[in-house]
Amino acid sequence: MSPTPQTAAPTPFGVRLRAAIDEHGPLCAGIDPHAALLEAWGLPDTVDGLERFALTCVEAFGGAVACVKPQSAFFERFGSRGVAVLERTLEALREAGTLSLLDAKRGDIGTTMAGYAQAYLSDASPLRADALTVSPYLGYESLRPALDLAAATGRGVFVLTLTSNPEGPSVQHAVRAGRTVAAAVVDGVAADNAAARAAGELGSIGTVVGATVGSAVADLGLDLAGAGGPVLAPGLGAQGGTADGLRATFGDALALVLGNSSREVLRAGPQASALRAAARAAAEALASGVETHRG
Ligand SMILES: O=c1ccn([C@@H]2O[C@H](COP(=O)(O)O)[C@@H](O)[C@H]2O)c(=O)[nH]1
Repeated sequence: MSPTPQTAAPTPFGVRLRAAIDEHGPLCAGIDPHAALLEAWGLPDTVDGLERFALTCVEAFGGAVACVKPQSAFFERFGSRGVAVLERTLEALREAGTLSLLDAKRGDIGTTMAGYAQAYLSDASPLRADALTVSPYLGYESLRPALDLAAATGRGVFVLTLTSNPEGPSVQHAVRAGRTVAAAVVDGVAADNAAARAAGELGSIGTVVGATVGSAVADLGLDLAGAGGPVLAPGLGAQGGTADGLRATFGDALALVLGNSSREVLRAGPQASALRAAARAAAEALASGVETHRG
């Protein structure tokens, strides 16, 4: 009897992201097809306009940045045809060999979370991405189905920790049993990345900490470096965060930061070449900040 063929374990998301950042710099470019941006690009606010916008972004960012983050909300607003465009966008990113991070901020009771995990993190799903944003506010352990499936399929999960919006602190800075909610999230992420850390690899479970949070990381004593995963930092540009400000906000975790810029880069459209140049400039600004920090 011939032996059962062994399938090779997938390369973990954290390892793939580390290689992409080393090659392209620490930028995650957003695909956020706001109605106002479609108009500024001379596109109709329709499914056709959405598709032209999203595929122009893939043409511009594919092979040029470490990671691309489509914002699910702007596809969902067109109903099932918008979701079909999201599927094609994710497929086009796969074909371009560029990592996708789907920003859908899913979170629910564990059994429903298993459904979300199947939708975005299984090899068979048309909506699969390399990584997914999730919300831990039903309790970190409610995310377990997504954390487990991501580990099994070589995908990643980014857990909201300190969000970039001004309303976030009312929940995330709250204290229970002597720990802030945000610190408890970081504890969960650190535990899930422990094996990757021990192997000297970037973990596949990331945190989301806004580029706008000022001194909150230090004030709350968050050990983001110790959590061992990438730190997605949205809020650059349009929300007021700057590449220079990241050093003060993230301190010794700066080397783990993956900056996200959506509107600021997208305003350079509609020419793919101009979009790509804007994304490259943003990536280089972020990379030089990390280099300066290392000395
Ligand atoms: O705390 C968070 C988490 C996610 N986001 C998302 O990132 C982009 C930011 O877009 P900009 O145009 O660069 O402001 C957007 O998709 C948000 O939903 C965030 O901003 N803050």
